[in-house]
Amino acid sequence: MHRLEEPGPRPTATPCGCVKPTLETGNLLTEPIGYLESCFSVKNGTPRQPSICSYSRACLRIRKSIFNNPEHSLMGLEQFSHVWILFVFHKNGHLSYKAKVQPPRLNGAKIGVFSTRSPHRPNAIGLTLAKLEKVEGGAIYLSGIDMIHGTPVLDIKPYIADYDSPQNLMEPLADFNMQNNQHKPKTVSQSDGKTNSYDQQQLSGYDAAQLYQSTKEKLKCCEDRALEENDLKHSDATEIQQCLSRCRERATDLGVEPRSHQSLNVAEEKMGPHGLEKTPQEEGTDRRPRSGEGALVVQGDSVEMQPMPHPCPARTRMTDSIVPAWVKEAPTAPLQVRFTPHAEMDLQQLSSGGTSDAGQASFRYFRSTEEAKYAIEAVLSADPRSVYRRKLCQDRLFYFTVDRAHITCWFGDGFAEVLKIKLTSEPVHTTDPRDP
Ligand SMILES: C[S@@+](CC[C@H](N)C(=O)[O-])C[C@H]1O[C@@H](n2cnc3c(N)ncnc32)[C@H](O)[C@@H]1O
Repeated sequence: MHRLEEPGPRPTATPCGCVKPTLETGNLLTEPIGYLESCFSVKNGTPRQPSICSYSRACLRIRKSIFNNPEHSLMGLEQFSHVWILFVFHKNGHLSYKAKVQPPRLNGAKIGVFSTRSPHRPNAIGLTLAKLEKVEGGAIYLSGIDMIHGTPVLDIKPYIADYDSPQNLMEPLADFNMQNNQHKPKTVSQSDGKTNSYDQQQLSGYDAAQLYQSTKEKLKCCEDRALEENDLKHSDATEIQQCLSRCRERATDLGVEPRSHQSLNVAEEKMGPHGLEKTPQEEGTDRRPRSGEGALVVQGDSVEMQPMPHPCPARTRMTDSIVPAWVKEAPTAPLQVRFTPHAEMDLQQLSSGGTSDAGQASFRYFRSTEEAKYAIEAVLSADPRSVYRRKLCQDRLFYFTVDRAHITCWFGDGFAEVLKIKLTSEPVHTTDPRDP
């Protein structure tokens, strides 16, 4: 591979030795496009990933100093269900970073920083996939976020499953065999189409786009299963068709029917367990359709045997994402969350605005008591404590703030108990102090 010459600091260094920002060397001077208004005011209790709590909401107003007419920059974004948010971990407290870090999921063990989502990295840049609730003028409203209030946002990009999710990519088979037979790490947990892969987990909330995506994957899974159970004979097409129409019915029930123009090639490749292609040895025979052999193609409601093009150019398969087991397997099981009767009462009071500063709407981000309760449960169930706290300060009370609720809780064996919920003394600021 062609190696880029290291652009040493000299060409960009000022006489005092500082590094001048230049685009070509990658010393970019960033300018936040806005500062996030988030339901989380401090790091403590903020979800570690966006998938943890779908009711965690935020708003981002594009600064007028970036675009005179911020709404112009958001034109068309409302057509997307999810967006990538690139931001600065501005509350890291320091700029230092280490090559190895201790992610909470490894329970104190170390791993390379680039194998993690640690905030402490050479460039303190975070990446979150959030659900786009709405676009209003020069502002976007998000949910399923893991950033704190005031987070400087550098960029917004639309999430496009076809580009951003390996499940939607097609890969040439020759390379795939090489990669999987020779370079696959031993301890991996593979997405098998039945469990949610990380890519799916990133998608927060339960909306049509997500259902569509997962249904599409179920269809694919169904196809794979159908292929394993059938010997690609034309006579088995009926069975496959039945299986697919069951999946389709399910998709229709969910209101997420695949686009009509989509045709699903069900016989392009036969997959082994976990979606990996079976080797001829495992298989006894190479079951890939040979040139001239047909392929079962779903067109609308019918399955037809269609001849493969000569020679078959599409020796491709859908790729799966692979993540190490430690990412998927939390060190502890999800915690049970319970509320004391006192905390339940606090929550009701807070939701109805019946607190000391009565009349003021208590929640700014949550739309109901149920949402607030769900969010608290989601945060606690994922055990937001640091490894240090989990191991050495088990008995200490844990505090966190979400929306305008300040929560006091404690952790026991396998559970978290909410003891008290009160209105935060600090109102959640909603304006960008840096904008004129
Ligand atoms: C593990 S990071 C992951 C962020 C992002 N999803 C990513 O992968 O880059 C999420 C944690 O960063 C912390 N955090 C969120 N916003 C922050 C900010 N602006 N500055 C520093 N830390 C922040 C919170 O403690 C949160 O739990």
